[in-house]
Amino acid sequence: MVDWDVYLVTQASLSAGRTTDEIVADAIDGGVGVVQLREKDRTARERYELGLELRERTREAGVTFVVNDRIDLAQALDADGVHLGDDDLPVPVARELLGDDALIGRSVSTVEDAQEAASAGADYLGVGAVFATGSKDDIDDEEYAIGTDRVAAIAEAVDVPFVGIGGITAENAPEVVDAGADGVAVITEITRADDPAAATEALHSAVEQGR
Ligand SMILES: Cc1ncc(COP(=O)(O)OP(=O)(O)O)c(N)n1
Ligand SMILES: Cc1ncsc1CCOP(=O)(O)O
Ligand SMILES: [Mg+2]
Repeated sequence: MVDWDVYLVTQASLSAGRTTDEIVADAIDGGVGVVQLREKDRTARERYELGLELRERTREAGVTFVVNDRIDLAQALDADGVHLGDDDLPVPVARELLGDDALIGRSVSTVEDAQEAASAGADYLGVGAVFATGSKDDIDDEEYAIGTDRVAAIAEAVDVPFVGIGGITAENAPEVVDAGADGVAVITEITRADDPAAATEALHSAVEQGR
């Protein structure tokens, strides 16, 4: 069983000088359910080295560990799964390579994409960007924010679990969950927080509030 409530996507370059290992340790203290190794600006070798630490930490804590984009890295790190976007290998290929037990996530922003990803065998979806975000280079504009009405439409259309992502804070998280998301995925609400453990706890409370 995966705890979708609070899903941390790592990015050291957005972590106010702290290492991703420190942020993840704090998020685990705060009760994070899923950790995704992202670190877009790192080499495969650097992600692998960091991933070894995160795999150990998450395994000890019973937290789900997912690798962004790279199926090979997910395999090398014995991760619980992989998160795939439009530029990554298709879900059925990932399933073939990782097997039935792997957790395969897919990014979507429309009802049609969500239905297609679910039909292709995705175990969960990352739906967004829900709100404007400066954390992803290719979607830093207000016009790409899908809003909570789209979240609600996707909740109506598919049965697979999904997390909202993009510009989510403890303040707006209840709205995202109320619209039908199973949890919230964040980078900066945790990585930029003065106290990442407290920020994780606050997101937990916000998710509960939205239910
Ligand atoms: C949980 C979750 N949802 C969406 C994304 C975005 O994935 P993608 O569109 O492939 O973009 P990158 O993160 O790879 O830049 C995600 N990473 N996690
Ligand atoms: C990786 C990603 N995918 C869609 S929005 C986003 C960035 C989320 O970052 P933040 O939580 O800081 O808005
Ligand atoms: Mg990707």
